[in-house]
Amino acid sequence: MSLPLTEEQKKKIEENRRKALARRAEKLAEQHQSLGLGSSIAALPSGCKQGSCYLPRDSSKPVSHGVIFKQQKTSNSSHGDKKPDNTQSFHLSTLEQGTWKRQEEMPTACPHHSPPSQVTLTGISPPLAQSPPEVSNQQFLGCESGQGHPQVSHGTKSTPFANTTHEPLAKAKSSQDTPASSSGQLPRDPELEAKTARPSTSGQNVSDVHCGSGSVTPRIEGRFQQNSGTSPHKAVHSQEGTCVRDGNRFQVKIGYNAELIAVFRRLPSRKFDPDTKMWNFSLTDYSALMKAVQHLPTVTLQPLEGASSVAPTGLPPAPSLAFVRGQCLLISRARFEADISYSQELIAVFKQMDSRNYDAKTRKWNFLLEEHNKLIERVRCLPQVQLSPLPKTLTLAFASQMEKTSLGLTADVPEADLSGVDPKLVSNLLPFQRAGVNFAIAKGGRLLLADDMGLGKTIQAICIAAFYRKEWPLLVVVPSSVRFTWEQAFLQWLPSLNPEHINVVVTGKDRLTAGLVNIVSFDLLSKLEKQIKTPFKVVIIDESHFLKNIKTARCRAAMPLLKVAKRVILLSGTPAMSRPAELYTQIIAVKPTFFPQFHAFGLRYCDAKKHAWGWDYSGSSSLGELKLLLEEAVMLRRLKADVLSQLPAKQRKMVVVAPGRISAKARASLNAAAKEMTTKDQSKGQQRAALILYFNRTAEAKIPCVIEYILDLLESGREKFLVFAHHKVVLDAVTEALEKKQVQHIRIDGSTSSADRDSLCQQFQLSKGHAVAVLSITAANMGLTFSSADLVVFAELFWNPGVLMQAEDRVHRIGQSSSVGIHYLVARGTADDYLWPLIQEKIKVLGEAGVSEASFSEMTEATDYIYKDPTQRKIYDLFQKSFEEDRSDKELLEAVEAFDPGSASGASGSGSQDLGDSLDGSTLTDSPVRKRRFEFFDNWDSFTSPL
Ligand SMILES: Nc1ncnc2c1ncn2[C@@H]1O[C@H](COP(=O)(O)OP(=O)(O)OP(=O)(O)O)[C@@H](O)[C@H]1O
Repeated sequence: MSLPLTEEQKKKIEENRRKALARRAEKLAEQHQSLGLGSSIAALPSGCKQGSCYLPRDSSKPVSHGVIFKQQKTSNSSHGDKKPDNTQSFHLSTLEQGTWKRQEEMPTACPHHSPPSQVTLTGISPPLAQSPPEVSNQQFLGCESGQGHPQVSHGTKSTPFANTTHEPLAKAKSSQDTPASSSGQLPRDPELEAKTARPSTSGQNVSDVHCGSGSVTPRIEGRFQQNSGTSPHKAVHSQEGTCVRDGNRFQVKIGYNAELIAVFRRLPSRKFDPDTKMWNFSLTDYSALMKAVQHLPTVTLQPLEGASSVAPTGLPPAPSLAFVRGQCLLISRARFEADISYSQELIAVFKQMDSRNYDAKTRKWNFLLEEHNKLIERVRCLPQVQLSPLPKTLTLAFASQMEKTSLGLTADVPEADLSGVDPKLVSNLLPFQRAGVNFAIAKGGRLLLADDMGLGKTIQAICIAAFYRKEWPLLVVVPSSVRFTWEQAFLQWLPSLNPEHINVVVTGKDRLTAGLVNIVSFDLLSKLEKQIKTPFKVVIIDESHFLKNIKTARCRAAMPLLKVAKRVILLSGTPAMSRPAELYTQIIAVKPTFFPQFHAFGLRYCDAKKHAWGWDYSGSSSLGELKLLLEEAVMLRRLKADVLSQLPAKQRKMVVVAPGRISAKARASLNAAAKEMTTKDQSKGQQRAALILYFNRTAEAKIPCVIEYILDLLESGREKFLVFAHHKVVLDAVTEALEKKQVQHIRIDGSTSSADRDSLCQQFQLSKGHAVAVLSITAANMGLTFSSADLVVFAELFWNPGVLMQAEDRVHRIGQSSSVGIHYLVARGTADDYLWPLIQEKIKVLGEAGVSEASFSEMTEATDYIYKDPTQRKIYDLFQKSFEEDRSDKELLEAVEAFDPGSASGASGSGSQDLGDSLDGSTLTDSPVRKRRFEFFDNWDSFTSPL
């Protein structure tokens, strides 16, 4: 361990260092004067005072000498020695640090007190608080354009932004570091020179600029605005790029910019990599590049990380020289905050803002959006501070707030005129649903409706689409398992729509554009999109998070359609399940102009990190701002808790599962069983056996649809739910599918001991994340509490509605604070056609007797159906008789339990059925079945909407 230095030693070292610095400063001054800048230097310190000097700077540039004097000022304050913040400060080159140290200890090095050598140095970076009364334009600009091109400065008028205070020293630095620029000059580029020496439009004299620490006069602000487009001062929305180090070279990542390319071409070490389409350079050209970029108002380059090591100067380090970097973040519809560490000059600028507000909790300053541009302009004058403005997407989205026209905490949404929409639909909208429709129409029919699950996104989407009915045909893209549920919803809510005009696409051979309303699954869309000759103007995407991955075929098929559609209605209860990156495709589907590059989105909201293998966008950042942006321009989301008072305790829904999923074999055995039931001269026993067989075959046939539905629910983000089924074969198939997908689940059926029932139930109640309880309708409908779930799915129907209601109440019970969703999966062309109305009829009776819930009694309206087909009528009567007879439950249960699908003739079991969209129409029997619609379906809403 080395001994500490004595006071004497320290003094000596200090003296030597000062001498070295003085020599260095003299050398620089000589260099500077030899470049024709001497005259300007003495006059340079324009009327700049603390905190508001209108000097140009490139916020992305490493700090150089302009910074130094600022820092010197701060060093006199109590915060002057503030250490650079590890995360936000920028480390300076040793040259800069050394100079800083010198200034810190030589406060006399201000322009009008300094000896020539000091003046030279000061001219490079004027102490902002010490300004001579007058500075001529030419003098000022002489420094500004001092890249060894004095001729440029001469005929050019200055602007308040025309001075880049640190350039001469940066030049000196580059002259040391860069063999190619050892003359102290950038390679000459007349074009570039012309650009960097742009005349001011205002012709404003530097002395006009009031840079005091007080407020800036409106006159000056006006000039700022006028000048911003014409001075070399950076535009508020300049094109941003980054320097990335690669060994001894560095790359510049940025989009095409003609001015920048012109600069690139002047750098001796330039190379263009055709593979990456990026330019790269030797580190020796780094300073020259950064310096030149300062003059490009349309370009901002983020400096190399640790740039101080890039341009070593040999001067002593100055660890206390801090560069403050940060960004503006939106914190409400009306305000933004400066997320940046401490800088005295910055605070002084903040204090000039009328709307300033200091949040003692977060220790951050915030301002009204209308002052955003003004603040950014002023902060750009602080060479040691880089405050990135709000991204353009945000300033556009909040344009009205920035222009002071709307400052409310919530946007005003006008009431839409829904007189053209079916009154049945409009009158049924709950108040929050009506507000949702208003929001959508206020947004021009482009939105992401992200209401919690079960809040009725379907009815709202249909209403929004119906508002734009003149622009139909309509395309509705949905998960395959709910295509027919959507068809039913259109029929239910839009009585004015001719059922023949609804086209549900079932196979790859169907036409995607055959109807006025075309309903297609995601997977079939990607196969059929080529059929679309005229783009759909109105598109609904249900479960739009299915589009979260841009690389998937479904996303690639849907995105171009959404881009050209006039109205885009995205629906999802869980738009992003794990990370903000998942939102990107949905955002650009609604607003194609937002964040044209994913990378910009990723940097801001996904905490993008660069690794050796590439960028990682799996994180999250600035989520509060993202939420505000989404709510302002893209998304409407209400949680169940927000609208609970408007919701019924239970929301029942009949889900018409896709008949296309029922295999030809299963269909054949179903038909055979149905025929058996209606065969003449059968004994009662035979008829009942046939009925039970029909019921059993139904269970078997529904398996693929049931599994598909459950997997879709999981993919849609449903975390905890119950699945009730009756047949062992269904329970087995569901558990098997969950095991395959490694979804946490429990199962309770007749074989589960009572001790196990309780512990399994507890296990489910306490589980986190995805969990499914697979339950037997008859063995688990009583005595169990599953209140941690709020959804019950009935994979099968059961003839006794009392049992169904008991099963529903496993979830809807004390401890349940949410509205509960109940989904009954109903398959057409199966025993469900008969069981469903039978259940409703029974409930009607119970309701009339006052033994069923009040809400359930509304279902009873649905039982006025008539089977016109005599065979159907006969089967229905048979069901009715069988289930009403004494002890029928027991007998039926016994018969059902004895069912062994493997032994049945023609039974295929579940394993043989494919879960994917069947593209082979020959295996499907759905077309005729699809067209058949029993009358009781027309009344299904009274069951499904007991509101
Ligand atoms: N205003 C309403 N009148 C009658 N029934 C309604 C109304 N709103 C919703 N429902 C019923 O509530 C149930 C749930 O609605 P829907 O399926 O549209 O919800 P969702 O928000 O799409 O849910 P998920 O995200 O789970 O798909 C449906 O049966 C629907 O018919």
